[in-house]
Amino acid sequence: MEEKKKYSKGVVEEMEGYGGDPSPEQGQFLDWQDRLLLTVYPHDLRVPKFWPQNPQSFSEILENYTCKMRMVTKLVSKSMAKSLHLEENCFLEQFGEGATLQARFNHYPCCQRPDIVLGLKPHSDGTGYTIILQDIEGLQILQNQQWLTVPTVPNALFILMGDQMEIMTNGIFKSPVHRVITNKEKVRTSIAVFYTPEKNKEIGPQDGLVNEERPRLFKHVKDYEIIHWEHYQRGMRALHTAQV
Ligand SMILES: O=C(O)CCC(=O)C(=O)O
Ligand SMILES: [Fe+2]
Repeated sequence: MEEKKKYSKGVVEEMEGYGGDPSPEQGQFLDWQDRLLLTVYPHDLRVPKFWPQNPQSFSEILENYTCKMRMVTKLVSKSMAKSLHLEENCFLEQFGEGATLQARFNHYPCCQRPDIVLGLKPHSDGTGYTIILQDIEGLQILQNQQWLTVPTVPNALFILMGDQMEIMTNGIFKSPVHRVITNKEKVRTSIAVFYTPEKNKEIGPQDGLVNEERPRLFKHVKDYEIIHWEHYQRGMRALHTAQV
């Protein structure tokens, strides 16, 4: 506990560091989880005081993981563009060279009342997309008013679309509402890496995806994750703020 405290976020509104998400509004439930959030890329946006010194290998392993995640974002962004018959670099260009990667380490302790307590409340991500590594099941996606459990596949990454990818694809790729349920017997750990367009960079529906059959659904937006965060704290979605 003493070790964890060293990396605690300061004020409630602060995102980075160790501690729970804020729950400032009345009627909002606390999530049954502990988390550490760190900006890992670009390097000049890192806040070293939040990086744990113990275990010693932590920084080196995270550095390695960051390099791998950068490779994954290049591959995934190009593959998505190709799947939509677009020029392969078009999404990478929208994200920008300085697109950020933030790693969120989620720890969900056992919970005696999984019937009434959630590990993470329903939300969509404000990212471009999120790359998730999970040890046991617990993550659920809402589809047609039903919660579907994301299966665990050993060593597999799960790519979850965020609101900004829904905007860039003009609504073709959906950013799903998801949540994490709790478990009586098993502790759960996940690492979610948030891939978000460069600060101050405008993004919007890709040219080739707006036409007569598919009218423009979204405006151009900048730093969308800020408005997303304000809504998230109140248990609300922010995507409507980007609609035309
Ligand atoms: O723990 C998970 O699998 C998902 C975490 C998540 O949705 C998030 O950190 O935004
Ligand atoms: Fe999420």
